[in-house]
Amino acid sequence: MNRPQYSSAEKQDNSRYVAYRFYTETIEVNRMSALAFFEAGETFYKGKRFFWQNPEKTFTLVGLGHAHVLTASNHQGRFEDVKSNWQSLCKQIVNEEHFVEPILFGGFSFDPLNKSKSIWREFPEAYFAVPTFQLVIKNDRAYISIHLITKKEDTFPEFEALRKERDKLIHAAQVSEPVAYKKPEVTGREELKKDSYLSSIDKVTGVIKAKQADKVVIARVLRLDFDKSLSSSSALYQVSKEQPESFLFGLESEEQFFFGATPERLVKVEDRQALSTCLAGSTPRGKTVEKDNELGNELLNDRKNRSEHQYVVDMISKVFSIHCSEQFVPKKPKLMKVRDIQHLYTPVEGELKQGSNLIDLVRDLHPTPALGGEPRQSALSLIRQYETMNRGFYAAPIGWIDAKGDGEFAVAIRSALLDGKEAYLYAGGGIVEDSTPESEYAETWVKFRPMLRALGGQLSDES
Ligand SMILES: C=C(O[C@@H]1C=C(C(=O)O)C=C[C@H]1O)C(=O)O
Ligand SMILES: [Mg+2]
Repeated sequence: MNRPQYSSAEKQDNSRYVAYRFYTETIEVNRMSALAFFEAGETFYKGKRFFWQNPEKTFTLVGLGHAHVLTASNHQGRFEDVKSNWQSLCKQIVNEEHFVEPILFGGFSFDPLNKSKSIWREFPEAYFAVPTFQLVIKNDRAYISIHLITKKEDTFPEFEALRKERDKLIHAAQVSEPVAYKKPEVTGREELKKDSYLSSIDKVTGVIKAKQADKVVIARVLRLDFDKSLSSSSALYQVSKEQPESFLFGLESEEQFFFGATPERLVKVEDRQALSTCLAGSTPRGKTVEKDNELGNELLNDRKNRSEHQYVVDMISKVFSIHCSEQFVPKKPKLMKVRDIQHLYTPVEGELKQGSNLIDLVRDLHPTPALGGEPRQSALSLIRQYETMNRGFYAAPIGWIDAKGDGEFAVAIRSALLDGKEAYLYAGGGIVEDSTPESEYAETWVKFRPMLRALGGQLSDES
């Protein structure tokens, strides 16, 4: 193999990354299972892996190892920090000729100002990584890149070692016996603070009736216990089998693993075209086609669900009007039907203005009223006051951005945090004036289903 190409012109800027240089090399490989590649990193990169697949299945991304980590703990500048640190790092890329861009993957916490006790000990307020080994499967072709970000002058020996390691990983992913995944044994299940959750719905509807807010999203958490520690690859394998129409994501941080199958796009940017999805308002799937259509039509015409939805459309359109020169918003929602649930859905499209980028949109969109509420600040303080947990990365942006500025973020719902022999599952719903604790509680069970099905622990009497 050749040496990585070194560019002669060293780049300088004033960022604190000035001392780093960013070496990359990409090869095309035979199409391989992305999960097998993730699994191949089990021994040496556990705790430093991620997985992503879009619902269209046209883009799959796996990262093994950390070439560089970007984190932030202060709430004010966390989006700006990630944006500017990534931009500075990209300016230091030595091998300019890459046909696959280096990618930064990670997420933000939902609300850094929420001071409730948190089980998310390994997840700072922003947590992103450039992987050492990056697998991209795009348009049916598979590419593996090595990333080395270093201050050292002589990178040749290190790069050679990484090439050997890459070849081992490819070999393992292609020829190892597929691991036989079994659902772990669930030994316990607890709805944490169920009563406080139910009474919080009452309190919040009261606050809304008193006109202190229009909509507030309230969520709750369900804990499952297992007889042994759960493996990240097996959890991903189960969701990928069972939730084919959603974004699949997984993010390891040391021994904690956050994963999920979300239908909700926060925002995607490709060649400066931006796309967001308003998703709010829910009803279950029907057992027959007729029942399913009946439920869908009721949802399309239901006053309470339409109002939950409209707050999201108005807010996302407003943010798009700031960052986009042209925007397109359909007048009425459609239905998005996923395996367990149907939602009201409105896509919003626009063309990015000069000077705006993907992270600006993520910063201004998060949280939309689909997961926060309206008005945003009142909703956030009501969530801090009434919600019975700390959301961590649940309901927050998770996704990727490349060196060109293309990328996509989803809203991390229908998700769970694995922590040793425990899993914490999250679900919530938009509370408006005419919400009731009973129907919101029922809606959360439907939203827990993707994770319950993946992990086990679903009781047969749950509708
Ligand atoms: C809060 C969740 O989902 C959100 C709330 C919805 C609702 O209340 O109708 C619908 C889709 C999501 O925007 C969740 O899945 O936990
Ligand atoms: Mg709802």
